[in-house]
Amino acid sequence: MESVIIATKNQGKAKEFEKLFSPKGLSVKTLLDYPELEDVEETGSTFEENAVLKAETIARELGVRVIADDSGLEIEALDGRPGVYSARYAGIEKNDEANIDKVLAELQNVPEIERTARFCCALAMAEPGKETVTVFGTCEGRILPERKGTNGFGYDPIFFVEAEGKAMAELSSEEKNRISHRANAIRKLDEVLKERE
Ligand SMILES: O=P(O)(O)OP(=O)(O)OP(=O)(O)OC[C@H]1O[C@@H](n2cnc3c(O)ncnc32)[C@H](O)[C@@H]1O
Ligand SMILES: [Mg+2]
Repeated sequence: MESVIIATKNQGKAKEFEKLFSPKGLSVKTLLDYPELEDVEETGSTFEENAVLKAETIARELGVRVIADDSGLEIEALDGRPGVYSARYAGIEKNDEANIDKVLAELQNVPEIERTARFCCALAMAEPGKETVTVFGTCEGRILPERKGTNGFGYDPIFFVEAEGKAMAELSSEEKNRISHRANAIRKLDEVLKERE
């Protein structure tokens, strides 16, 4: 099977990419398969910038085509925070539980109607000698007052998906992969790549 490299160390993302790419006949490799590579610092101020940084750095190092995902949660009542800082919102890098606790505390006195939020996903596809492609996908919802459901990863337990009437963490992986910001970004990537052919 042909494989595609995703420049991520996030297991939750990796699992989703595996399921999203297998119908296309593509198997997925991640940075967990390349432990010798150093972490790429996410110094960009937008999801797109960070996705491009990750994809281009790893593509240069490996000399092959690489896709990177930079994603996160934008909460309207918090002026778009945690945004690009989603993975390190509570200070400690990649502590999902602490990140959720911080968001819930900050929104404690914010009524349901003002808790609107969106998941964002920027994908960058980089290949040595070719122009990098970037796409962006979103998923609209609102922040629940407490955790619900055990599926998915990251902020999924506190994200209510308006279109499904359920928390993201209550959706099966098949359901999430139909409506998620990541699925929407991949659909756009397919379109762009078709146009480029
Ligand atoms: O950079 P890589 O290695 O890909 O892994 P990461 O976990 O650091 O990923 P990001 O820098 O893109 O940060 C994304 C943050 O947003 C959260 N996030 C992204 N997609 C999500 C999803 O589908 N559901 C819930 N949380 C998500 C995730 O838990 C992180 O806290
Ligand atoms: Mg990261």
